[in-house]
Amino acid sequence: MSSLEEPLSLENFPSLSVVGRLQRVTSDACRPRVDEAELDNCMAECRQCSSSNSCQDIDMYAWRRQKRDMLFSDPINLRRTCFCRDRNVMDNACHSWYSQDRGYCSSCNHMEIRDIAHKFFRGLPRFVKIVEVGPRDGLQNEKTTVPTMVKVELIQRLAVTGLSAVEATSFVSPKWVPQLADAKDVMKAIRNTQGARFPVLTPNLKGFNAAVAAGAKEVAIFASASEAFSMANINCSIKDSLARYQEVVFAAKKLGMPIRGYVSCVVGCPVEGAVPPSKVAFVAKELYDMGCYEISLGDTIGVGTPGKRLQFIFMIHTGNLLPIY
Ligand SMILES: CC(C)(COP(=O)([O-])OP(=O)([O-])OC[C@H]1O[C@@H](n2cnc3c(N)ncnc32)[C@H](O)[C@@H]1OP(=O)([O-])[O-])[C@@H](O)C(=O)NCCC(=O)NCCSC(=O)C[C@@](C)(O)CC(=O)[O-]
Repeated sequence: MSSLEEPLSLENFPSLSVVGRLQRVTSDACRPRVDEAELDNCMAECRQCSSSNSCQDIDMYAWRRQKRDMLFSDPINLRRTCFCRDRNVMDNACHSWYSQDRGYCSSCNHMEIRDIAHKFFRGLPRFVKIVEVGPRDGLQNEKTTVPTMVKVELIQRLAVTGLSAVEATSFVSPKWVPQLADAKDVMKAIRNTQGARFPVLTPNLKGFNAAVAAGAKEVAIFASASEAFSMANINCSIKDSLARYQEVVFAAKKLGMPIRGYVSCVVGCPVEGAVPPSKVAFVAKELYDMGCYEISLGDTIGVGTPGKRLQFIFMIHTGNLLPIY
């Protein structure tokens, strides 16, 4: 971790009315229980309920039998109904419900949630691609510089594990990242390594040209959703970085080279705090429109949760920006 990547506590994230609801139903507290025994326990809990929101036993059991098939084929429904203590759930509108930790989730419209959830899950990719970034992202933060041959061996070993992409190094200023000052030598040494692609980071045209000269076949450009992080990381504003990357993409396209795009700080920034999902969506779209074939959304300081991620993924998704990593 660099000094920019200190953990950060984020309390107040901007909420999107619709996505906020998705977040609530997918939070850890509302995890679905998909096995029958657990569903029974869950319903038993409903039966014993003595709060003002308690449900009536008979109604609940009759309803459960009728709806069982639907529940098991619909995780969102299952999630909601399992923890329900309010018989209003039997209508198509849920006014309130208890989550497992007995906190209320706010009112929502059943059909609306289901519709959003279906749209969202239908859009998810059918496979997960792993881009291993250890040789670059991991080693750039090492206090002592790892010898070139050790880096090369690491990359080669990773390549035989079956990974399809191993980010090998970056062609950035050695003044900024001395740990990767041997980028050219690393690329030369892995030139004939088979089995994976070896993208490299390029912050500007200078880095791009050096990468091409060293034999790189794929490059990655990296912008930030946080203005402060952009300044600290690449010494320019987001706007200027996008202009720089436009040049890199232009040069890469001329050579028919694939370009990946990164967006850093998609959830939080160590300097600015919470980063609005709209900003993430903006930068991601810019990179995508430039010609990046995929966009990696980086939770640089590790403050994301599945619910928080849903916010910007949803925004980007609704803007038809795919694929997302
Ligand atoms: C962007 C710059 C270069 C601007 O750095 P700068 O100092 O503003 O640039 P400059 O144009 O004024 O150049 C300063 C010196 O660097 C040289 N230089 C300029 N460019 C290059 C280059 N490509 N390769 C080699 N040298 C270069 C340039 O020639 C000059 O040398 P001098 O004349 O002083 O001898 C600098 O800020 C930099 O290299 N930053 C890189 C920072 C970095 O690598 N951060 C880590 C990667 S990002 C990351 O980890 C996040 C990510 C991707 O993983 C996603 C996530 O998890 O969030």
